[in-house]
Amino acid sequence: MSGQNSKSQNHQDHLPNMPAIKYLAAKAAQQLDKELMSTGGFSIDQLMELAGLSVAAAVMKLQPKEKGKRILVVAGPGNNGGDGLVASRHLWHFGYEPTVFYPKPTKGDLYERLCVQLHELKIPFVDDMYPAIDNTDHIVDAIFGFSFSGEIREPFPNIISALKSTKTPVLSVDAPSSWTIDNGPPTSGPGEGFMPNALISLTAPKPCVEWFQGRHFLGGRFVPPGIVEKFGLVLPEYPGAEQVVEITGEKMEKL
Ligand SMILES: NC(=O)C1=CN([C@@H]2O[C@H](COP(=O)(O)OP(=O)(O)OC[C@H]3O[C@@H](n4cnc5c(N)ncnc54)[C@H](O)[C@@H]3O)[C@@H](O)[C@H]2O)[C@@H](O)CC1
Ligand SMILES: [K+]
Repeated sequence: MSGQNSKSQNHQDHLPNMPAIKYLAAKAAQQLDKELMSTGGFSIDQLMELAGLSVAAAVMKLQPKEKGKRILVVAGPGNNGGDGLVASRHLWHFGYEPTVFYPKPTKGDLYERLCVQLHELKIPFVDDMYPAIDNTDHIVDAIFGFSFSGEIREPFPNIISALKSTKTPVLSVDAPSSWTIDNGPPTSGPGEGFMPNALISLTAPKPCVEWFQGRHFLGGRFVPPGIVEKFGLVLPEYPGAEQVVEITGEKMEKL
């Protein structure tokens, strides 16, 4: 049971009767990921496909095509980047014009196949943030997710700075890249002051959302009840067949 121990400082507390959504700390998120792929019976491809689909669905809500179809997807070296690659493919099928910046491509069958799929669709890959960042209508930050830690290593410091200073809206996938998953925004370095316009948490919000100001979606609609119960998750209901649900007023608190 949840929602009774309401010492959360979250100011969105105008829905007092709803159970509080629980944050999923970085370590628990990694454990949950493993659990989905062991006892849960999922493969990483399946999870990434659904995660990427929900990212594309969030873009659709934030950036209706009539307001501009150009989406720059910045993909990092891990699975967060993989979500971005999958989202690029779905965005193309939704009628958007994605461009991918993938500065540190990861070797391995999964990532290589995702890139082949994008090349087949003739989705352009660019070698630099510039000038792509000035020629897009929306940016997807799929650089780092729940396994990010420490100082930002090359080539990402300048990329994070560019995301911070652009006037183009940014949607971050799972966490604003460079933020510490459990402790929020950095107080120095390129990520200091980076506040994306929107965030899509995958599976469950991470503790860093406490510092986030902007539109917040939840995606990754694949968690079976046994794992929800085991990890003590409290999640909002997804309407109908939607792949994302917007979190607008629910309380959130630590597990
Ligand atoms: N169960 C889930 O919630 C799922 C999560 N997925 C995604 O997977 C993400 C986690 O993926 P991973 O565990 O691969 O990790 P991440 O994608 O969060 O990042 C790991 C990569 O970033 C690099 N990195 C970490 N810290 C760095 C630093 N300070 N400077 C430079 N590089 C750094 C690592 O070397 C590694 O290549 C989630 O955030 C989510 O986006 C989905 O793909 C599948 C399902
Ligand atoms: K991210």
